[in-house]
Amino acid sequence: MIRFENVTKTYPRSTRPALDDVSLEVERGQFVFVVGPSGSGKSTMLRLVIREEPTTSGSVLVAGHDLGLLAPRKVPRLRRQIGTVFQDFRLLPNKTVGQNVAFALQVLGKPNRVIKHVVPETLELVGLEGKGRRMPHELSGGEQQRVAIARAVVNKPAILLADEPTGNLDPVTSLDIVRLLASINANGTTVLMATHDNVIVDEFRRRVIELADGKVMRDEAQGSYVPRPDVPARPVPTELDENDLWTPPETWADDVVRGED
Ligand SMILES: Nc1ncnc2c1ncn2[C@@H]1O[C@H](COP(=O)(O)OP(=O)(O)OP(=O)(O)O)[C@@H](O)[C@H]1O
Repeated sequence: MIRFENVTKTYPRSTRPALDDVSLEVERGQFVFVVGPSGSGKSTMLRLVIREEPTTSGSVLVAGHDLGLLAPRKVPRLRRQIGTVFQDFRLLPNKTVGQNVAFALQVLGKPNRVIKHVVPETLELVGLEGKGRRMPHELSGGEQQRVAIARAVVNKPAILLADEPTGNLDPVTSLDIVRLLASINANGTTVLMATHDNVIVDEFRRRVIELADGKVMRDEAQGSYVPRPDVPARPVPTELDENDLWTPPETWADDVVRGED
């Protein structure tokens, strides 16, 4: 689903690369924690997947398509298949919860009759049924993050990128939010989550990719936040067992290439 081939990213006016010769593959349906110290390249990795930034060298492939070769007019179609969630929620403060989620569909030109059904369904999925008319400031931090997640998944993306989604939340709310992400993942969406939250990573025991100075230091299935010699982690299998794969919500590889023009 996502493949990095010898990817180096050096930002303009920067002397050292933010990502340095990174090669890895994330299979469809996986849930991956990306960990590492501040400045190790976690957000950069997510930005490259959505082609917010170009690579300096190497290739990022999403569903088999090299993002470096994707025509600019096809980038919006790529992004439609990728939901994003951030630490600071990024809700529209002057719109209700329902309007925030609906907006994500309106910009895609979805008809109102579809929006009317899908928005309440999605709010229910994230545990916010009945709260569609509230304003964001009338919600707790955890509820605001649920709105952001609803907005990110309302179009049933194949991939969900979460950059420190629990960074502003207390430990209990953080666990709830990651449980929600895990349930979205169980329905077929591939999830990449950058995090500093050791409790969460140790609780969920999913694949862990650890970065340091832009390099992959560790890549383990069912890993922990820091290497734990007392708990042997399985190395990431090169070929996944069929049981590890979920059915994707939709196939979209051809869509990305063809576009709707
Ligand atoms: N737009 C930019 N221009 C120049 N340098 C940047 C830019 N964005 C990030 N960097 C640099 O790239 C490196 C990696 O940054 P990145 O934000 O990917 O790290 P991170 O692991 O996500 O950090 P944090 O945990 O603090 O969010 C850092 O040295 C950072 O200063």
